[in-house]
Amino acid sequence: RKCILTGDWQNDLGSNMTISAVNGAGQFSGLYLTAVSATEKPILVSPLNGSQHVDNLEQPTFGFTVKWSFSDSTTVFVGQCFTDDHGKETLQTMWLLRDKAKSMDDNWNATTVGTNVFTRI
Ligand SMILES: O=C(O)CCCC[C@@H]1SC[C@H]2[C@@H]1NC(=O)N2C(=O)OCc1ccccc1
Repeated sequence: RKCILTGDWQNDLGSNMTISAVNGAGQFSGLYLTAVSATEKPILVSPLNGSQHVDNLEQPTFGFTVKWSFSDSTTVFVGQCFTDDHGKETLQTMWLLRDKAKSMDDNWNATTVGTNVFTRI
């Protein structure tokens, strides 16, 4: 089953993501509204940019980067779009959240890894 990422998605945390049109090269942009944050600052919508495989739209892999607009950190997501027999799509992803370390001495402790499942809203 074919999967193009354009549209609205929600993950198991309740974070929402809107992906714009995917161009011929597979590139896309969008917006990410996280449900959680490590910072005390108010959460704001943040821009994302990424690309998916479009040469073969059968369960394509993709990646995208979120540059958080309310903190100094960045998250990269990588994953694959799976479609079940009923046509229901899920994005199975893993992410790396990079916080801004105060110094090189804190570099070891600045990256968090996790998994994430998105479904269409
Ligand atoms: O704090 C900052 O500096 C900026 C904001 C960082 C938000 C992070 S990025 C990975 C994680 C958090 N939001 C989100 O949707 N995540 C995610 O997808 O986690 C998936 C998940 C689902 C259930 C349980 C735990 C994690």
